[in-house]
Amino acid sequence: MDAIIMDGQSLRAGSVACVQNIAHPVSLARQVMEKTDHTMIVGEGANLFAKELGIPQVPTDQLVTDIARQQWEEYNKYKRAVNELFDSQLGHDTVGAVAVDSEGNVACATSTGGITAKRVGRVGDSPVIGCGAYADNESAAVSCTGHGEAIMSVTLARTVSFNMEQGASAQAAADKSIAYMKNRVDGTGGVIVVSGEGETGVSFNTRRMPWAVVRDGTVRFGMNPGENFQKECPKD
Ligand SMILES: NC(=O)C[C@H](N)C(=O)O
Repeated sequence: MDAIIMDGQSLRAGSVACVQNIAHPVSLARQVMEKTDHTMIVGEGANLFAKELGIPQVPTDQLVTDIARQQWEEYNKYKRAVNELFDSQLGHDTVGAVAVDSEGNVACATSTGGITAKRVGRVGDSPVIGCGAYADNESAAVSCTGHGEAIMSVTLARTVSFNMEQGASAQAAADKSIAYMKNRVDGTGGVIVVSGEGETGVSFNTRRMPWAVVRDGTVRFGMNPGENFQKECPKD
């Protein structure tokens, strides 16, 4: 599993990659950011760091869902998984979040199990700063999902924030960056964005991407292209 967290005020980030049997890799990534002098710790080193912090190991069967196991048995070739899974109705397992506070501080986090049938040791975009996530108070916080190799080729999260530095709105920057990835490397994926002013953007060229924006007690959400539902957040 791979995860990253980034603080847009200090530009500090923490990430872990190829970490095994940890329930919440993004919490371990946060510890990398807050408790070490490093940005990224991988593999055995990440597990050793977790042990040092007293974070318990979770047995593999508690982390692998039946659906994930079925997909793994069916999509035994990585290329097939990339070509078909992102274009299917099935969910993929990356989770991303972006946030802004009342003072305009932005932050982001991304966590993933990667892509079905990846090689042992393969690291995708998610834990790589500027690829699977980026946060800078001077532009925006961005979290990405999709084909990691394509996302890394175009440093997708940083491309969104760069487009905002050039004056694009959060939505325009998100759309432009996804289109750029499609045109340059035929990549599929999606991004969520929030600026320091609280402007949001959501864009994807996969068949679906579940997303939600919570603001002032209201949640907007969607999953299929063009969807934008709205309802009040539950009070408790
Ligand atoms: N579903 C995903 O977003 C996968 C992730 N971007 C990776 O390539 O590892």
